[in-house]
Amino acid sequence: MSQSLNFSISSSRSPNSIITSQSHSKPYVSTFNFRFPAKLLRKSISASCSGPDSSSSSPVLVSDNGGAAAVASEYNWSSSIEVDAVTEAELKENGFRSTRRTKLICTIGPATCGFEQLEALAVGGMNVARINMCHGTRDWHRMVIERVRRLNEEKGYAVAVMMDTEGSEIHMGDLGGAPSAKAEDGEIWTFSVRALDSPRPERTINVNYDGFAEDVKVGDELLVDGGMVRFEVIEKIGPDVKCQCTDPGLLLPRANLTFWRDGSLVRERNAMLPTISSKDWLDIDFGITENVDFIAISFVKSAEVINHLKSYIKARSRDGDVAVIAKIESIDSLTNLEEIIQASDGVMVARSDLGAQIPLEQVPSAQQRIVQLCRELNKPVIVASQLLESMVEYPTPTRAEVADVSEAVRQRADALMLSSESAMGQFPEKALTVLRSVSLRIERWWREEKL
Ligand SMILES: Nc1ncnc2c1ncn2[C@@H]1O[C@H](COP(=O)(O)OP(=O)(O)OP(=O)(O)O)[C@@H](O)[C@H]1O
Ligand SMILES: CC(=O)C(=O)O
Repeated sequence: MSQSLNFSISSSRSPNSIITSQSHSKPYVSTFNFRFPAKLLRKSISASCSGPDSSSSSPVLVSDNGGAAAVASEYNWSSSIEVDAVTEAELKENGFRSTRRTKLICTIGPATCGFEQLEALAVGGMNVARINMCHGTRDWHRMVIERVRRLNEEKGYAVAVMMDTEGSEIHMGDLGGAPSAKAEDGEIWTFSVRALDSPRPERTINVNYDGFAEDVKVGDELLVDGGMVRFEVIEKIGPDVKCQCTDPGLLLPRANLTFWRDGSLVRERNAMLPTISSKDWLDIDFGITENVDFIAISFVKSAEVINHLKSYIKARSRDGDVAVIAKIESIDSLTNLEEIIQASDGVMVARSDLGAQIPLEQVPSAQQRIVQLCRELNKPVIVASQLLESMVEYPTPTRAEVADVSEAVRQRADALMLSSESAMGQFPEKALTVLRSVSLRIERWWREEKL
């Protein structure tokens, strides 16, 4: 197999990173590449080694298709490459053979938004900081973006920023400032579309979708976060829907809601909501103004919306280089998968919401199919959600979680993403260390096995 070290070959453009798709002749070697701005590339390292299983002794800088040589020659970098601080450390430690191919994305939240916390993640190998517009204010997100940029400028990192849109999913409101609420078996909770007084009445949850009370029927099953907590609808009173908890669990702010009738997901008016809501458009304008590197679009249904967004960005962004990531998390996105991947700059296997729309046992095969298709179409793919969920509370992952991370790397996912683990978990740095060490181990295994 050919070399797949994903070094970042700089263009002079700023801000700091974009996806570059590469035309590979073989499947399984597509990359999630970042171009770092020249100002971030402080270190120059001699590139006098060859790929791990290449018989050639000539330098192999970046890709598998010879594109790197062309880039290197364009920039007159035939014998050296420049890398950011973390890559330099990896090179010094392990040499070219162990430089990590799998990129790591961390969702930034209350647990990680401080400058020192962001720096700790950068040191730990974070390649992309993700901000989710579902949560927090634009001022909060701007502050995070500014800190990431400052980190890059002052400390020599090359962390990109990904902005994730809220999308038109049905979700709960926040919990009046509480980080979570416990729903116990048999309890009656009210899900309401009316504006709630403050303080929020006990066991009452706001729902963002105006048609909710009309669309649900008594007897429907209401799933929070794809089944982490379950309720049965027992009564409708105007805008209020009374539900009895049948599977207890923890309710998190703005958790996804789906409702099921006779064992099938209800997809009526709620399925007609636009992919990009009016709030999303304002967030997209914000992302363009802030010059984020990636915009991830939630609940994509078809290629059309991606094409439209790309034209919109091109017309508005300074250098038209905000990459668009399509999140695959709905039945519609699976139906139109190939056209969506073709239209996008990359995709995300958003397993959390996907698992709320298809039976859980189908999520692994859906992931395999999406990753494989991305490999064949040379598009970067991110595997996201619950990779190390237990590390929200505990410092050590379960064996099953390590196996899940390993499988995503083995499938040749280009990037892995932390969600709650880094946004609100107690051990964000440890979770990142696990992703990094497992990625490196599996990558080494490929080379040794020559897969
Ligand atoms: N900016 C933020 N402010 C406060 N809490 C946040 C923020 N970002 C994330 N969180 C917390 O971390 C959790 C995980 O965040 P994340 O954005 O990955 O997942 P999510 O809310 O399920 O949305 P999505 O389905 O789009 O991934 C959230 O449920 C929320 O509790
Ligand atoms: C990441 C995300 O949005 C999901 O898994 O649903």
